[in-house]
Amino acid sequence: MRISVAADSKDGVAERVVSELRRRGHEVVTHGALSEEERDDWAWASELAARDVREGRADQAVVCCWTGTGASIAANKVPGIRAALCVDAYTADGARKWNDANVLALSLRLTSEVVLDEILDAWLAGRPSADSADVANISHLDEI
Ligand SMILES: O=C(CO)[C@H](O)[C@H](O)COP(=O)(O)O
Repeated sequence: MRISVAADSKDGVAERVVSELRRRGHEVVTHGALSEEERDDWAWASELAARDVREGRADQAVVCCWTGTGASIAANKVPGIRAALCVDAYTADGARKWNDANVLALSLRLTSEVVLDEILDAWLAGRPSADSADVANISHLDEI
């Protein structure tokens, strides 16, 4: 997959997201502090990664900031984006299964390297549920 990664600081966890995704064979594009773009604040960096997904330059994105909240809020402002702030593998699995999330938001403060690897395992293996209630919920997001 092609995955866009954004962060507002060149934190070790953010750098590990990039290296882990590449190690797993994904093509990675970077934004914000990870690419030394002029504007690396969370709202700008996260928007660029979300737009990569929206406009077909990436299949998915990972957006990071200290709490993860700002990065997820910014990504969710882009139409068609379903960004989920995930703190563990269970949440990441549910985000893919029940929410068909296309953007993973991470807290650089909370996410240890071990938990990050578990989150990425769950996120990358996850598939959207075909259950009619789940499909209806996702469809309704576009109607809201
Ligand atoms: O978590 C965040 C936003 O939700 C930011 O990472 C946090 O506000 C720190 O930003 P800055 O380093 O620019 O002060």
